[in-house]
Amino acid sequence: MDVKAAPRLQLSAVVQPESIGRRPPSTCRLGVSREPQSLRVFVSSTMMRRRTTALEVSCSYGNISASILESGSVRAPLDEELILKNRSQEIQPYLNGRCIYLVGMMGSGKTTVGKIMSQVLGYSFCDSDALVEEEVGGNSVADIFKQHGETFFRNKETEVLHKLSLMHQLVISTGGGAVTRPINWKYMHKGVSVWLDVPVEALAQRIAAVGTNSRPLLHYEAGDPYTRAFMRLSALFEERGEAYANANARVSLKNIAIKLGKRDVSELSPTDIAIEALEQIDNFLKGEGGRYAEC
Ligand SMILES: Nc1ncnc2c1ncn2[C@@H]1O[C@H](COP(=O)(O)OP(=O)(O)O)[C@@H](O)[C@H]1O
Ligand SMILES: O=C(O)C1=C[C@@H](OP(=O)(O)O)[C@@H](O)[C@H](O)C1
Repeated sequence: MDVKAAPRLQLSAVVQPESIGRRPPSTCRLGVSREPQSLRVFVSSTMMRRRTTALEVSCSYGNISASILESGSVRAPLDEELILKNRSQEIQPYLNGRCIYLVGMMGSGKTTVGKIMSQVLGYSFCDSDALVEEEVGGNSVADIFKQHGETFFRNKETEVLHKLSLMHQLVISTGGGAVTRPINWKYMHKGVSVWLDVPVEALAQRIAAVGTNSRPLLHYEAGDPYTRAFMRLSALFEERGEAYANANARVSLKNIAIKLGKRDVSELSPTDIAIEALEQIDNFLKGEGGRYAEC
C-alpha cells in the first residue's frame, strides 16, 4: 500500500459517518498507527461524546476496505446508521408525511424505538400518555388513574388520538391500551400503525428493572417484581393480542433475533428494532395494504 495515500483515505473514511449524522462534529481528531499490511485509524470527536472509534483500513493489491473494530461512542455503528438512513429514504415517498403510530404492550419500546425512528425520518416524536397528562393539568398517568379512574383516562386518550389524527410527520408512541377501543383504530389508521411484538418474558424483565410506579395497571400485584409483572402482562396480552394485530405492520423481536443470529431478544438493540420497523413499514406501504408483513 502507498502509505502517502493513507491520510486522504482516512479522511474519507472518517467524514462518511458524520455526513449521515445530523451535524458535523465540532472537533475531530485523528490518530494513525501503522502495522505491516494495515493501518488503524482512531477518530474522536465531540459529537461522538469524546470517546474513540477505531476504524481498521486494510489494503491488498490496491483494493481498500474499511471496517469498524470498535464503536463505543457513535449513536449506532456506521453500518446501522447507513441502513437506517437508506430505509428511511426509501419509505419517505410512500409515507408522504403520514404519521407513524407505534402500538404494543407496556415496555415494548415504543418510546425508545420511536425516538430513533423520528430522528432518522426527520419527524417529531410524540408520546400520547404525555399529551393526556398535559390535558389533565400535568398530573401523571398514575395519578390520573388514581384520581379519576381508567375510563376517564381512556376517554382522554381517545381525544388525544383524535387530535393527532389531524396532524402529519409525527412518530407517536401510544399507550399500551390504546388498541382496545375500535374508535382509536379509526384515528390511528389515518397514519401507519406498527406493532412492536415483544415476548412477555422480555417485557417483564424490562419492567422489573425500571419499576411499576408509572404504570398503574401493573402496580398492585404482590410478589417479586419480575413475577408480578410477568403475571399481569400475560393476562393483558391474552386480552389484547388480537387488537395489536390490527396494526398495518408487525415487528416481531423473535423474528429479528432469528434473522440476526442472536440467541435471545434481549441482545437486540433499539436500533436493530428501528431498522426492522422501517423495513416492515416499507413492506406494508409497497404492498398496498397487506394486514402485516412477516419478517
Ligand atoms: N431493545 C431494548 N432492549 C433493552 N431494553 C429496552 C429496549 N427498548 C426499550 N428498553 C427499555 O425498556 C423500558 C421500556 O421502554 P419504553 O421505550 O419506555 O417502552 P414503552 O414506551 O413501550 O412503554 C425502558 O427502560 C427502556 O430503556
Ligand atoms: O397498557 C396500558 O393499558 C397502559 C399503558 C401505559 O403506556 P405505556 O405502554 O407507554 O407504558 C399507559 O397508557 C397506561 O398506564 C395504561
